[in-house]
Amino acid sequence: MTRLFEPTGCKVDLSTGAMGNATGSYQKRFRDLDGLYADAAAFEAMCATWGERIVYEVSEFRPTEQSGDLIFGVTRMAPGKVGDEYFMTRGHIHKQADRPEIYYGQKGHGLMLMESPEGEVRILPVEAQTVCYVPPFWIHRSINVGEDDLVMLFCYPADSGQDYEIIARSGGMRSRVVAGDGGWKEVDNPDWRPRDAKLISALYGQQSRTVPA
Ligand SMILES: O=P(O)(O)OC[C@H]1O[C@H](O)[C@H](O)[C@@H](O)[C@@H]1O
Ligand SMILES: [Fe+2]
Repeated sequence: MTRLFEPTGCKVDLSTGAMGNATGSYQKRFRDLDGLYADAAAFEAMCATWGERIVYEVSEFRPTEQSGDLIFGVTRMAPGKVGDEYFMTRGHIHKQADRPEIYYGQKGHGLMLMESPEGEVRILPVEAQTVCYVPPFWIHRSINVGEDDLVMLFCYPADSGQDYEIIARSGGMRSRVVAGDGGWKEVDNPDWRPRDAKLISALYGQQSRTVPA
């Protein structure tokens, strides 16, 4: 028999980036992000003052993890840089890689850095009143390129899951976002290694990809 879930409204507090009625939340401290940034020495040096500080936090509403349902929530990211590289989330691909995600910027200036299994890179802005669609199969990571908190809402299929290893296995994402003249710029990550054909086809599962000529 079908049991109805109780409809729920969640108020977003823009000053704290918290979402009311959340069913869960987690916080990432600076020291949790060891290995993410290109400049390991700068990371090490910042640990003394930044180590215990919260650099991003997520409050979410997870009604169920059943297919057809949705998980949504709010991420707040602090501004900052490690060396010249802007603060970012760990980034992931969905464990069920064909699951998409929507982000809606609420406050601040962010970017969504996306990478396809084959290594194509796309960068889209995430700022107030901007919707960012992350299609199925794209690895995604948020970056705060502003001087204030970045607050954004996200929503994705409840059975997506997250795979955080895919980025580490390739030596990081293919591009890094660093401070440039008067703004941000994208630079190549020299440590990046392409994924092999076997892993790529495993990600696409039974589907085959049509790459436009
Ligand atoms: O999960 P991370 O890559 O650390 O990113 C932090 C959060 O970013 C977004 O808001 C995602 O939708 C969340 O599911 C994710 O947990
Ligand atoms: Fe995601």
